[in-house]
Amino acid sequence: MCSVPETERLSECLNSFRIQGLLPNFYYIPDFITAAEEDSLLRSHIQIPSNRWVSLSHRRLQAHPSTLTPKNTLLASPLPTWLTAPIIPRFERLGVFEDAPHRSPNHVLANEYRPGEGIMPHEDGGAYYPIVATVSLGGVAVLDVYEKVGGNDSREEVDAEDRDVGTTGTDGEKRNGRPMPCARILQEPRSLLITTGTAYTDLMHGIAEIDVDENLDSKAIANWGLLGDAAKFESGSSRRDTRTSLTYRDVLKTSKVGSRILGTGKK
Ligand SMILES: O=C(O)CCC(=O)C(=O)O
Ligand SMILES: [Fe+2]
Repeated sequence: MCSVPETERLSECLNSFRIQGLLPNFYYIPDFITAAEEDSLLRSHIQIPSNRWVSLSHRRLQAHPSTLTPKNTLLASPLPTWLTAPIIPRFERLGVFEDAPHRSPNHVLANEYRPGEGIMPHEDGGAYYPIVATVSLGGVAVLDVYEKVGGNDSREEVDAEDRDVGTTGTDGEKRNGRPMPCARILQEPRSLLITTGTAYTDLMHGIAEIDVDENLDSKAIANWGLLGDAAKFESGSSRRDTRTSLTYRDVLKTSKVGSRILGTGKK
């Protein structure tokens, strides 16, 4: 965590967490939350009623406060407290969503991956302001970053495809012909990864469906120098364990209807 006073320019504060040598605008902060906070977040999400989870073929997914409408509108309602404290105040101190239209995330997608699961290369798309802040819980996983190629998949398309097509669906060519990543970012549990600017708009990202991440070293992993505990990966490999990611976003289009339905809006 930054040791600068809270009044300091926040972008300067984030500068020391910038991933060097990569296309700009990825920031990695190890130990963004404590082990006790991680435990409590995992307990909260495990206790979520099972009907909140959408089971996809490669992972499970939960949207808070709700999924977007087909027109990518969020029916605005507050995020649950377990997702906001202590994370949102830390975003505020770092200025993560300072320039976003709602100045704070209004939407969180939780992805849960078991060993061997992942997410196809995609871009997060235009429904959101171009910042995603990802808190990792539980296991370790490498995020592969790709240059954009023609016909990119958006976040929604990837979910729909995972739901409808399955692992060996009609899209096999795209999956088997997965391009080489141009960079790899190792996400430790309790870390925060911020993807913004051109990293958000000009690149794609995905997580390979494997049991062990391999070839881990200072050359291959873009954020090696920022890792909280690089010694853990000195063997060059890391076995996947169940990992949950909380991806905080600002949905651009919101509607008050949601808060009226849920009885939380102003009368
Ligand atoms: O789990 C992650 O770190 C990546 C998730 C992701 O790319 C997404 O939810 O759009
Ligand atoms: Fe994504």
